[in-house]
Amino acid sequence: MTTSTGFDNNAYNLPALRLSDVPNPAQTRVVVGMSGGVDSSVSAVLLQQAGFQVEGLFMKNWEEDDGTEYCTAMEDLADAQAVCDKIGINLHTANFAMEYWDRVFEHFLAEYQAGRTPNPDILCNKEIKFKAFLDYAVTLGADYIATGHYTRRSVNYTREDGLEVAHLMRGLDNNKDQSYFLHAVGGDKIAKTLFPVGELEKPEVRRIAEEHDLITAKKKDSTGICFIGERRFKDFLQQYLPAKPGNIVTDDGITIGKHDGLMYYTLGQRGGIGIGGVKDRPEEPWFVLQKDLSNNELIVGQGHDHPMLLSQRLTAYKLDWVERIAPAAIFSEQGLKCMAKTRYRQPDQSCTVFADSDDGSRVKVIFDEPQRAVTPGQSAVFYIGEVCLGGGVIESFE
Ligand SMILES: Nc1ncnc2c1ncn2[C@@H]1O[C@H](COP(=O)(O)OP(=O)(O)OP(=O)(O)O)[C@@H](O)[C@H]1O
Repeated sequence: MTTSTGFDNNAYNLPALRLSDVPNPAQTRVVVGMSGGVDSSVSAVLLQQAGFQVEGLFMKNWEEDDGTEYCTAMEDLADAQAVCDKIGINLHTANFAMEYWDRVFEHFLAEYQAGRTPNPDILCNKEIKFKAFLDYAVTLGADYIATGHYTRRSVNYTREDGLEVAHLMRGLDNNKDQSYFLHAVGGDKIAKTLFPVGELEKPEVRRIAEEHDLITAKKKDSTGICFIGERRFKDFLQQYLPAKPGNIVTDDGITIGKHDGLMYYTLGQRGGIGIGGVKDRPEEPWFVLQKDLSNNELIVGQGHDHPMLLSQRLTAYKLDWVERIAPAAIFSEQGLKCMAKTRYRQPDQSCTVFADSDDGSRVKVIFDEPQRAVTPGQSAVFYIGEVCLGGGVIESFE
């Protein structure tokens, strides 16, 4: 990572790339990630309508252990195949289960074990969808890949060192914007990707699917962890990590119950703490305030905005800047004034970012307003206007 960027604020105003801006669609091969969901189905239709040579690729990245209730992959593949048959495109399949395990899942477990709350979908996008998938698509002759993410990208531009990159931009549908999950994907990869539904609102996407009589038109949006899906989280995690029960202790040091393992709890969490009424305490909800790893204690308190849950500064590490170069302003005395989200769906928060390492791979962030439940392991993601600059993993807060 170098810091000698000539990048200035004007560069954040590059226009979004539309499908109609791509030259020679008839000579351009696009491989779409077909998940068996409505967004990728409509992406394929839009690419086809724009005149591209379109092919689909379904990935299977998780091997079912029991092949029973959670096994939706076969159903998703069948839906992806049905959509491809309907619109007349070829569907390839690939299995990246080994890559997913090595590059995403092991890290996910290690983070839980260290008391943090990781976001595997971010790593999955970086390591699988925009690496393993992209590399494979290139072997199929792809000029671009496409996904059904609700994000946009700018036109390409050339960095000082000659690398062709594009900005990652928020999806037009504010409710669905997925740029938070894609912030760790490099701009060189974004430059090779098309996001056909990024310019649309979700109801419009469903309307297009219905108009084309696609089997996925009414399919419900996927939830749960990428590729692993929706499971009873506690049972799932227990298969891989030993649970270590311990005490639940109040913020003033009184033991009031037992927890079944710190990894099952998230800072700021209200439900599921398993504490009923506590003697001499008001009948108010309890919230997780801290995980004390060294004593294996879960520290709880009352009040949604308990002072232990509020912080105005954080440190983030493993920064991934979309441009692959840290913005010069983070090295200046004034820092970089921008917007941030410390979790998906959080409204933008105004902040200033300062480099905390020579290469900008670690930063300190100072928010204008105190933030609730900043959670180590989750990501802080930075924006200027429509452009997502990148982000890093939250290490600590104060
Ligand atoms: N198993 C898969 N095989 C190929 N591509 C996939 C797969 N899962 C996800 N993708 C790609 O990543 C995009 C975003 O995936 P995500 O899991 O967020 O689904 P989504 O937003 O519900 O989209 P969709 O409605 O297409 O499932 C998908 O639209 C698709 O292009």
